[in-house]
Amino acid sequence: MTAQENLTTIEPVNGPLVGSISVPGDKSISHRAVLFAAMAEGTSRLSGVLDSEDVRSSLGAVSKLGAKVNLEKAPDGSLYGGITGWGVKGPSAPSEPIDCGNSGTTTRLLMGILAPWDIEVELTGDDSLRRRPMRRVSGPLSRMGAKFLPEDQDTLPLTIHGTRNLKALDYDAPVASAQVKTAILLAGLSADGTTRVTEPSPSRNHTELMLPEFGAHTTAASGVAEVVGPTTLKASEVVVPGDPSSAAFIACAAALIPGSAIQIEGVSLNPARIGFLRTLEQMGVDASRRSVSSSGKELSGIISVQYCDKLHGCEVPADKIPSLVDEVPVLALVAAHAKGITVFRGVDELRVKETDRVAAVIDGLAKIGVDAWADGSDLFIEGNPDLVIPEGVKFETGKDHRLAMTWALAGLSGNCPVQVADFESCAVSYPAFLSDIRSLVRER
Ligand SMILES: O=C(O)C1=C[C@@H](OP(=O)(O)O)[C@@H](O)[C@H](O)C1
Ligand SMILES: C=C(OP(=O)(O)O)C(=O)O
Repeated sequence: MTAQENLTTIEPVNGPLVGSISVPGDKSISHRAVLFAAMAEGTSRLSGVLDSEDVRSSLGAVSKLGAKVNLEKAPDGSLYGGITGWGVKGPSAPSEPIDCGNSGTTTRLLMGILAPWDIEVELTGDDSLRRRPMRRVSGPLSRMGAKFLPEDQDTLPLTIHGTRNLKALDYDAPVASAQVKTAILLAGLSADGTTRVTEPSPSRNHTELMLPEFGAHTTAASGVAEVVGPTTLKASEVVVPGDPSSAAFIACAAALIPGSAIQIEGVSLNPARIGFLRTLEQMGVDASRRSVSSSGKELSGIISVQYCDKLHGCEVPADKIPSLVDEVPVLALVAAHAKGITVFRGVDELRVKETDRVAAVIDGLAKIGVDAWADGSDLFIEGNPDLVIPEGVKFETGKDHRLAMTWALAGLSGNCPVQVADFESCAVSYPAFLSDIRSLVRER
């Protein structure tokens, strides 16, 4: 660590987590609500939209492309209001590059959104985003007729030259990625005929659930999604439920902090997103869920989790990873406290997130004396139910929000303070993470 590094000290909580909480709006659904509203003809009404840096990247991008954004802050911290889309007239060419910040979702979905329009748009992002692979999206979109410059470059900055003559595509995706799938389907809305994406295992399906609400013809079965074009989206209404990926941090905190019993209300219970609950159950945690409502086709409800004093290791098969892909780091921390070995199979995709999250988990756990290792595509963690965190631990995060929250939780649930570098990056997805956890503490 150098002197200029930005370290936050995180103290252990001094009591169990007790009571109910709502987590902020789902990031994936918020991005889609903003982007689909921007593409649509008319004014869409949105509520419960996550106010975080990543969603602000999508809002900034659609404003630059000509959508009219009129969102306000609600008392609960979410955003609500109207977005008037560009509809049939299409996006306008921005005078400067669009900065997608830290957000892979903004970038990849925009590539599909811009592919059918005869304009040039340069997309760029922060240091982390400029290292992430984009050919997985530019490749299939090029087959549909769009051009990306520099040709064959995998990373941002990239300039997209769209075309009004996009061809429909039947695409066999090599990886399960909702961002790749969505980019192709969004481009396919403007192509003549059926565009189909087949995935090796099903990724999150928010796009397939939301597009029909905006008037698109979509069909979806497990691992296959189709749209029929050409079509123009029509304005709609979206109520964004709470984010299960944020809820996972609260749930894991409750599982680790003695005496805890919490409920998380109004959270998305989309089965493609709550794999972490199954994994916690497999580790011995008393975790349950109850559906109470739906917004469009998205289910939401209440998650309940209790402290577990007999955590044990488990095996997560590769085909379940998409349902908990962003939760692996925090589940790895729970596994570090469990008896025996936990294995996450097929986690290669984690290596191309905001950081290489496989390497980051192995390095971070080593700092607290826990053995973790990768073997091929699998991640192993040898847990220790009597884990004692050594004094003076400093966790690196590479400004990755999921790591910032994971290592903060190591301190919150541990025996002594820890330091977390660039903790503020939690604002990418969950700005109120620390205050939400602290609001649940029942002081001894
Ligand atoms: O489509 C989405 O909203 C997302 C899909 C996932 O990425 P991949 O599509 O790369 O798996 C996930 O990791 C990301 O946080 C959000
Ligand atoms: C990987 C993530 O997001 P994105 O790909 O949108 O940057 C995440 O939120 O953990």
